[in-house]
Amino acid sequence: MAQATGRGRVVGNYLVGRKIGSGSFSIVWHARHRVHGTEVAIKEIVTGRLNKKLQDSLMSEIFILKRINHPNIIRLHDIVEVPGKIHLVLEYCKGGDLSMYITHHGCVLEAIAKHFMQQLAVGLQVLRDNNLIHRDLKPQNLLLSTNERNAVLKIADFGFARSLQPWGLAETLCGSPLYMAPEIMQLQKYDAKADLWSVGAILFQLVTGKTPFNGNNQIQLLQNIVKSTELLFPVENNYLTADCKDLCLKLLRHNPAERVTFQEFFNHPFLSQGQPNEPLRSQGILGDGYPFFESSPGSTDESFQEDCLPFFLDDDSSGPEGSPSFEKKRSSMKSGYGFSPSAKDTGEQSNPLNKVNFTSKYSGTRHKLDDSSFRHESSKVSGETLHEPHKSMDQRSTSTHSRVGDTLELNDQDYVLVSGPPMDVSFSASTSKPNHIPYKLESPPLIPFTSNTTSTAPVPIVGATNINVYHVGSLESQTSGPGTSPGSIDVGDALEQPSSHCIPRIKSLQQCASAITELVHEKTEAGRHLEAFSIQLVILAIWKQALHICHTQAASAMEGSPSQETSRLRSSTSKKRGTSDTEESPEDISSEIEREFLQEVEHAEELSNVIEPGSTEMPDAMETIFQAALALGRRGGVDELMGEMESAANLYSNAVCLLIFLLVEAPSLILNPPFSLTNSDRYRLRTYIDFLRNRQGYSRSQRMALLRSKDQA
Ligand SMILES: Nc1ncnc2c1ncn2[C@@H]1O[C@H](COP(=O)(O)OP(=O)(O)OP(=O)(O)O)[C@@H](O)[C@H]1O
Repeated sequence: MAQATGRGRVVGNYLVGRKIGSGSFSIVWHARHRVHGTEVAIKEIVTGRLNKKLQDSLMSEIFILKRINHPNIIRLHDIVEVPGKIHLVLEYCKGGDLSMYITHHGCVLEAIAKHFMQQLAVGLQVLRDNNLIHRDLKPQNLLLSTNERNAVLKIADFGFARSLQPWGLAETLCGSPLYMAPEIMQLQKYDAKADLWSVGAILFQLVTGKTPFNGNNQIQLLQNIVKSTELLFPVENNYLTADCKDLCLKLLRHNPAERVTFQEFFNHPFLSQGQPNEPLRSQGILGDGYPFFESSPGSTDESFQEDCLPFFLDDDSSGPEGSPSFEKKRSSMKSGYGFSPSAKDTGEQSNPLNKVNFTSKYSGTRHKLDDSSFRHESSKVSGETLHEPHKSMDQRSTSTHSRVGDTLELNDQDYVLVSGPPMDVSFSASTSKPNHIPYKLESPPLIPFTSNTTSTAPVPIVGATNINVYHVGSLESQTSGPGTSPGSIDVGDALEQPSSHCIPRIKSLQQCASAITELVHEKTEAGRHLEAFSIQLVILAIWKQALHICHTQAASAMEGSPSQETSRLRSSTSKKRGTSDTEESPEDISSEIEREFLQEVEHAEELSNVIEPGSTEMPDAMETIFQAALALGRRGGVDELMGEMESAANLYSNAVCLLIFLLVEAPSLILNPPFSLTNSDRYRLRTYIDFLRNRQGYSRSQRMALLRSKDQA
């Protein structure tokens, strides 16, 4: 029990002394055992903002660490909890952290770098054996037992450090994560190999005194990484050995698939002691010789293989998208809306100690679509919810309870992105076109979706050639109808898929976000905070998607072969700068989206604070959005009947916007559980959209006619 004493604070059995350092969520104190005088470091973490379940998760992970007793892993002696705080009683490292060492020494001799790298490799091996992935390796997280050159290096701050930083993305976006793997920066899916990039950056800095890539912010840094075709060592470091350079090069490969594997890293000649090609393990550096308190049963050589990683790897690479295995795997993923699971979370699958369930599922709530205004004359599709009776939607209904804070908390965890099929589409909410449904409603058209088509994965943005372009030409003609703004592509042109072009796609996402934001406000005002929150998470997923597009665009723009769109953007930006319709540069757009995203994160946080923690079932946001669209349509119908044509047209337009979101954008967002639509769902959505747009067009034309007759009178 921590308590304040007259002369100094006491935490558990420790007398707290001076402050050693501080992190984003912690203060680290020097302390001594009251009886033995043993020095320790006490890391004080304010947990007030963490909900109970997250705290449990933190504790469970801490307990894993507590069981690891290894010289290259910071020892966790004890945990002292007081209300609102957790104190981690850690082994004290009087050498401080590696960043201090580097600051003090500048670049170090290769022999010293090798010494640190060997220890880091051993520590990483221990983590792997215990199903842990670090994800935040940086010199500040590598502590040294002493100030001497032969100091023992200890890895500190494991996965729980990430779970303590639910808003770390904000920091990431604002700061410059010098040691972060590019796949993480690009919000792509990543695996344990991301740690190896960080190792490469640390090694490079040790031997050269500089980080391999720099930038004032994440985007700049990423651009610098992506545009670099070869790793450049400062000329003054020409003396570096081939082995050292080779290891840096292999660790700092942009493409994780080309990056050295753990096994190769462990076996690299630079790490070998004396006998070049002898693996570390056989030298007794790995595994043997150190008293592991607890070692996972899988810590055999096989477990070193990349394809046997205990972490969540390229989940969907194991089978074609849309294949049963793919669907199964995707639906077993755990995370919050819009956020793919973290390595930590997915590690739960193989990590028996990590029992905390972060699952957030859609609820199984069913609503009846009972408004006749949605029954198309010949349609037989009304009278159902968006879900009914489709299994793909039903899969989202589970009895698992989730708590909002958990869902929200997960938003800064790993990002799983795979390529999918883009298509040109954007929509103009003001567009109205005559209705015609050329296919027979009684028999929904068999849509030739490729397996990709139903993917929940974000789509590649520009220049993707592996696209199975699919046009739903039958739904609406390719011609623009009255009210279509110039340059906008009507929804009917390519109804099913999000645009493959950066700017239209972002605009489309912005429109969706703004329509859904209104819904959040409505729900909030109605006191339906949980619903508002669940929808807010969808908004976060939308912005996250937009961010990903910007980052991908920025990266592709730096790859030496700017896409047509980038060139178009650039030329149009330079030509039009100063004019009212100047297109923003990708960088401007990017910053704007980052701002929006952060604002929405804050809003989500505010909402989560209003919600009482408890085992409340998370409402199904997609169902809520669907029902809201239907309600808008119904209100439009009432207004139309009442002769309120302008209002009717607006309501129809808003309803269309939400339905298009469900049809076009939602399936490509990173949502968990994944959101997918069956062909029948799509057919039904298209029918409603078509119907609503027909009514919208009609209302508009009536309104125009009324205005004209007033003018004439
Ligand atoms: N066991 C320890 N012994 C000695 N110094 C420590 C110990 N743990 C942490 N420190 C010092 O305290 C500093 C802050 O540590 P902490 O883990 O709280 O934050 P961080 O990892 O540096 O930052 P963040 O958590 O924001 O990533 C460290 O950089 C290190 O210098």
